[in-house]
Parts: sequence; structure tokens; C-alpha cells
Amino acid sequence: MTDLKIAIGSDHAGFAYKQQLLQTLKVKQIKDFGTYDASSVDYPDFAHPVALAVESGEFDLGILVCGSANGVAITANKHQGIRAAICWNEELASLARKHNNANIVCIPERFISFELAQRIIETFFTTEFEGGRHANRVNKMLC
Ligand SMILES: O=C(CO)[C@H](O)[C@H](O)[C@H](O)COP(=O)(O)O
Repeated sequence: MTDLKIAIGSDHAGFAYKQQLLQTLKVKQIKDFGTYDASSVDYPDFAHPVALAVESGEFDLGILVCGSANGVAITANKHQGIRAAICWNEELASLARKHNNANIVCIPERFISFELAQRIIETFFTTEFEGGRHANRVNKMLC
């Protein structure tokens, strides 16, 4: 986990957790793509840059946080190279990596505690894609 380069972003509804994660995550590099305060903003404005940063390969994985995680996930998944997963417990985070090779974890700040968000992210970052039959399915995702 400590060798990962991470892109992180949120809207106003995910700002508090993003700021705490910036202070607590033990990774090689973490770049904050905003938002930079708690004023109301539009989540696509922050989900797209994170998706582009991960899709380019500049960053290994991404974190997106909003109120429900729906908006940031829908937005990020518009990018062909992105597999963004909404995770509200550790098992979902593990499966998103093992089965779907997800590269962005989307956190619903308004529905889970920060402590759970931290565990979800740690699970996501420390679980490898299983490949095999799952690789066949992931390869079929692209239209
Ligand atoms: O995409 C969302 C809802 O599905 C996100 O949760 C946003 O954070 C939410 O829509 C923001 O709502 P607000 O009333 O403007 O704070």
C-alpha cells in the first residue's frame, strides 16, 4: 500500500472524509484533485480529473467521495479505462478488486463512518485482481 500513487477527489458532500484521508493515508503519493472547501459544487467537475489521472496511468488507483457515491461512480465510469466501484463495506471493496479489477473506489460519506471508510480503502488498496475467469469478463466490459 505504501508504494501506491493515489488520485483523490470529492464534491462538498465528500470533502470532510477526503481531507481526513489526505492526513491519514500511508501511501507513496496522493494528489488532491479537489474540491478544496465545503462549498456546494458539482461532483463531475472532480470525478473526471481523477478518472483521467488513473486512466492515463499516472496514478495507480483512485478514491472518489461524495454523499452517496452514485454521482462520482457514474461519472468516473464514463471513462473507458475506469472501473469505479461503490463500496460501503470491506467485502465489497475486496470483491471489486478480486473480481472486477476496479481501479477507483467510491465512498458514500453520508452513509458510512470515517473509520469504516478507512478500512474499505485499505482493503481496496491491498487486494489484488484474481484474473482467470474474471479477466475474460473484465475484457468484455468495453463496448
Ligand atoms: O451523486 C450524489 C447523489 O447521488 C452525491 O451524493 C452528491 O454528493 C449529492 O447529490 C450532493 O447533494 P447536495 O444536496 O447538493 O448536497
